[in-house]
Amino acid sequence: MPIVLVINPGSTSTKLALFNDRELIREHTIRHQPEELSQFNTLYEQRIFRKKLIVEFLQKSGYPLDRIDLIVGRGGMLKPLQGGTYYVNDSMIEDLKTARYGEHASNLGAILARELLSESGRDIPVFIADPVVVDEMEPLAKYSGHPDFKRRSIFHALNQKAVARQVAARYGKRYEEMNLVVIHMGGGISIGAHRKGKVIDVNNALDGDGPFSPERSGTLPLTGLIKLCFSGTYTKDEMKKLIKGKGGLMAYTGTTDCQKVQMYIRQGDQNCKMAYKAMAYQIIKWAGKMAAALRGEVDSIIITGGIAYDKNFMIPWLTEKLSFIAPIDIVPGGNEELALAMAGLRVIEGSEEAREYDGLSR
Ligand SMILES: Nc1ncnc2c1ncn2[C@@H]1O[C@H](COP(=O)(O)OP(=O)(O)O)[C@@H](O)[C@H]1O
Ligand SMILES: CCCC(=O)OP(=O)(O)O
Repeated sequence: MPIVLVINPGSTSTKLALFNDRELIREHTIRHQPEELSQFNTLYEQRIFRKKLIVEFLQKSGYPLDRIDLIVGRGGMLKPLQGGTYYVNDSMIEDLKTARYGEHASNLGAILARELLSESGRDIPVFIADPVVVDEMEPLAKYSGHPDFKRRSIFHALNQKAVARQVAARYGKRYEEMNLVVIHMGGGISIGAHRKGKVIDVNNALDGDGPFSPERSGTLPLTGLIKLCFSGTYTKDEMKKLIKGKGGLMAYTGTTDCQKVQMYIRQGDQNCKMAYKAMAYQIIKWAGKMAAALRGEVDSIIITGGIAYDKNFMIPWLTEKLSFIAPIDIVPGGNEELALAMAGLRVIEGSEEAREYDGLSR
């Protein structure tokens, strides 16, 4: 049975898992404090720090690199792609290293997998699957409001699709038979309209589009943003950090950790309570938009991601307010690690063909 290592770098965490075929041997979520990651100038520089944690995890689990038969990493900011499993190749590594299509922690999935492969000195398969750039958006949904700007499909594609399949099975149906609104709440938040197996519309979780999240601003008033850009107060990089990394809950409460936010609320912090509640309010509004994109024909609203563990957030502020649209199914955390392992296993078993990434072709 093949031993599979899954590497899932997120903006606030590194999630690792080991599988013996489809059976989970061990999983581990390492949560990163913003100070820990902000010591690195670029995301690429974080790889040595995160790689050390992976090697420690493997050693503690009794599965050093020479026992691993397959590595599957989370897929990052590549050119817009069809869903599926992709070989980690030189063209992909080049685009991720140079952040040609943008920076996000998921870029490290392929990079870390490739570096571990070369350190192992072995020739084992290395893949990514359903990267954050999976693009199934309808042409109408691509309009922004000005021809110089196009809306982009950047979201938790892997987990949204994995939990959508899981919930469809609960209803005794196939994913391709259902209309779903999927809400993923992690360091970033994405809300997708899934029509019969295709994500026809979704907010860009990385770029000023959607609700604010633990570390991102979401949609901002444009005139205020332009004013700030030209105020001389911030450099371009600082402005970028203000909307991604230091926006959202981080800006309002000083932390990206919702468990800490709940602790502050229990201690009586009204400012934290209002900010956390406002995040829920924005999520509801975006879920409503996606329900409208599905013309109100919604079979289920699925809520997933780390924040879905927080019952004090979920019940009074989200599910009670959303239940008028459709039944609600909750998949706390998500299913990303198993989805990645299965994607790699399908390829080595021969039931799916992996695709080659070519950054140059359009
Ligand atoms: N049990 C929990 N209760 C409340 N919030 C939680 C819980 N577990 C995780 N979270 C929150 O979920 C967020 C991270 O979600 P996650 O999906 O793991 O993020 P990412 O993969 O984007 O790094 C953090 O704000 C974290 O505090
Ligand atoms: C890039 C979209 C996915 C995303 O926001 O992931 P995290 O929540 O892990 O940052």
